[in-house]
Amino acid sequence: MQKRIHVAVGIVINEHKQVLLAKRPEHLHQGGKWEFPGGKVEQNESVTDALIREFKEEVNLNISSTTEFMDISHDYPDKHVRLDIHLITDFNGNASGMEGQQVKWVKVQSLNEYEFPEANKPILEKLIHLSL
Ligand SMILES: Nc1nc2c([nH]c(=O)n2[C@H]2C[C@H](O)[C@@H](COP(=O)(O)OP(=O)(O)OP(=O)(O)O)O2)c(=O)[nH]1
Ligand SMILES: [Mg+2]
Repeated sequence: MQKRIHVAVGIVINEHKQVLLAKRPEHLHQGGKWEFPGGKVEQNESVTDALIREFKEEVNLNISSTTEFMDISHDYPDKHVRLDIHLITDFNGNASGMEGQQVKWVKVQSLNEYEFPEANKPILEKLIHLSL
């Protein structure tokens, strides 16, 4: 049995009710798809700590607090993940792809125009029904 990878996923929402997406580099697992920024939670790190670290590293945003939104376990053929999804409404800085990846602010109601990893389906449904 494969070990489940604990991933912190951040949905940051700006004052225009847009959320930040980043494009996963082609060579990575689920490459070429759009994602919410985030990454693996390290040992002795909280999900919030992981998001603070990953948001700075990946998209150059400073965040300080998060709130729980959803918890999804999903088995890809090649990887088992647990997505610990948090919302972020307090942030500063201008989002930019620090690893050369495309980043984009997208209206919640337009999220269905983007291709996400399979595990993200319930996230999109919940966001769309919140009608932010
Ligand atoms: N960040 C993020 N990961 C997602 C989403 N949906 C989804 O299935 N995943 C999966 C893809 C990957 O298997 C895993 C995230 O791992 P990752 O490789 O990006 O982790 P990381 O940023 O810590 O990267 P690294 O240190 O391994 O380079 O979670 C999502 O919306 N955002
Ligand atoms: Mg990542």
